[in-house]
Amino acid sequence: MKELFKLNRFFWKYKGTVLIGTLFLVLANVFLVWIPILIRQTIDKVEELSQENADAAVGVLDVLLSEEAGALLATNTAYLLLAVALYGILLYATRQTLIVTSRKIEFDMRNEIFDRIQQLPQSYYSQNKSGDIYVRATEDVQRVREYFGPAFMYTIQTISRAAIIITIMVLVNPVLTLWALLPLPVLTLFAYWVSGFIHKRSNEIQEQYASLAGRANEAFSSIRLIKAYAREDYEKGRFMKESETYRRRKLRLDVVESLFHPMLSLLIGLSIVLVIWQGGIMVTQGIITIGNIAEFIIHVTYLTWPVASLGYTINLIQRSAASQERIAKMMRTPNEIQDTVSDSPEITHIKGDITFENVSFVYPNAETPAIDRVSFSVKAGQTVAFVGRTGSGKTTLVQLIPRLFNPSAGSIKIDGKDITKIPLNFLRKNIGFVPQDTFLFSDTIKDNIAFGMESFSVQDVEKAAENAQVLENINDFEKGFDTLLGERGITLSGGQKQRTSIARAIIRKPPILILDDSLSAVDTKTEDAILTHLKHEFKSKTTIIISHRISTVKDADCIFVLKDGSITESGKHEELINNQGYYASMYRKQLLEQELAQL
Ligand SMILES: Nc1ncnc2c1ncn2[C@@H]1O[C@H](COP(=O)(O)OP(=O)(O)OP(=O)(O)O)[C@@H](O)[C@H]1O
Repeated sequence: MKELFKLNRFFWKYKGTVLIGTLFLVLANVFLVWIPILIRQTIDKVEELSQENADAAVGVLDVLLSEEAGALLATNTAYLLLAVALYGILLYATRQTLIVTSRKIEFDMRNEIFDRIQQLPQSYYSQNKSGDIYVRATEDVQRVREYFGPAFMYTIQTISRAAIIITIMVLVNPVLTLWALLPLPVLTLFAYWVSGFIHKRSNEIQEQYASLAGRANEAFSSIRLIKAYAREDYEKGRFMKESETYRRRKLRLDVVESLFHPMLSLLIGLSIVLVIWQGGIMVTQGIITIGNIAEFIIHVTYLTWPVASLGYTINLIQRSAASQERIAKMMRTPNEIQDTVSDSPEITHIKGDITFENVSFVYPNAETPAIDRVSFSVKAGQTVAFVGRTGSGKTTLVQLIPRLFNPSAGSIKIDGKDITKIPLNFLRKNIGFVPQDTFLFSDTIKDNIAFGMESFSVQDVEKAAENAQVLENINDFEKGFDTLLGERGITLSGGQKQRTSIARAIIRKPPILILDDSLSAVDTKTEDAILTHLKHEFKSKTTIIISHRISTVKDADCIFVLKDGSITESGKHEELINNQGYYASMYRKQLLEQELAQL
């Protein structure tokens, strides 16, 4: 609850609208309560007139048609219409203020959360499922909104309506009020139980729905495989099983949901019976009028929803609090990757010298280090390469340069300055990183290539595509650079994807370029063209290449072999071949493969 109440600052932000909305709601209830009062007055007046005329042996119809009664009916009908209309208008105004405000708060919160989630360290993403993070920014925010919207509105509704109605009832007769209200606490408890049950079951149903949708999604995206293996019936069986669980859970919820309204009617019916029974006795004793009974019956029905919503609202607030607690927990994640205050003059330029000094790195929850006391240095303008078995630590090592993680020990320097002292944004802007798993957005090719650019020209995009050897492919598409990629567009081949993401990195002309196995799906001729271009255009810049192919790394100024996070060999291509180590055996194997392929 503490975390939820901290959010009350949002109420403060919109205090004017919240105050007006609250006023509208209270006024709406004043006009609503006017209705039974008018009805009581009418009934009592008609009753009084019929008593007066009873001696004159005039029938009820004659009384109703009499001038005085006619005038009263006309006035009260006009008042009734006015009360109903004002109630409706004010209720509309309430929703337009309170609910609209809650949507605005949701908008503010969602943007704030999205921004904070983006700032979370990479380690948080590797330790938490992306689905969970997604739920925090969507469903949890939605639930927290309910605290500002429905929960707040229903609380004001319950308090204002109950206060006005119960005061009027007590003024008429406190004993009858007690009788009328007797079943209502049961109603609150019942509503609390039902809404809690519905919430719990709805969560299960939602989870099951996600599982069902996931199964369908997987089946349709692997439809080629299913058809090729003739596994349609098997998939159908798996889908039916999920579908059946969903149906069963939904039906169980329906049983309780359909109990709610009959139970509501039963308890209200009970209140009405009590009012008629006890009120009837009081009428015969001359304590109250028949009009009072009619008025009480309407008051009791007016109390139904606020009283039931009390239970519902308590549940809503508990849910909002649980969601906010989850969001706050995520937000509290310490972010060790931040700018530190530097006392040296601000850096305006990065040349590209990189030095690793005894750098080690252990992943959170891992026992052995992924990088173990690594030291090396690269001069600006050099190209270095890292090779090694899968899992030897190559990706981890290069991820330390743009500070996706901080080293657990040792230090990394760029141009002689510890990278923790370089403003994070500036550091990352000066590094072109092509990750192993290329990711392209569902956007145009042009926007994908220019992703890291604040401003760019068409020529910049074309030049980058040309240098990444993907221009020809793009020009072959009907819409060229405006071709849409992803779900709504076309799918590029693995090699085209890799080259597009290389174009994305080189368009920024960064002083440091990192290619993490980014040429694996490119044929050796194209690879050669890309590397030749890099050699010319990136002459004064630093390039780090990770690869499993000798052809990619053979011309590097220095090749490092990584094994279990440590550098075991280093040197130029020829030196390493003479070394007779891992690199030499890798070379021989690939040479053999090449020869076999040529045969
Ligand atoms: N997020 C993570 N959490 C824990 N351990 C990890 C994580 N990412 C990688 N590792 C582990 O760290 C080690 C080094 O992984 P890394 O991805 O750097 O290897 P790699 O040499 O790049 O492999 P590949 O050539 O297959 O890309 C591996 O043992 C891997 O299982």
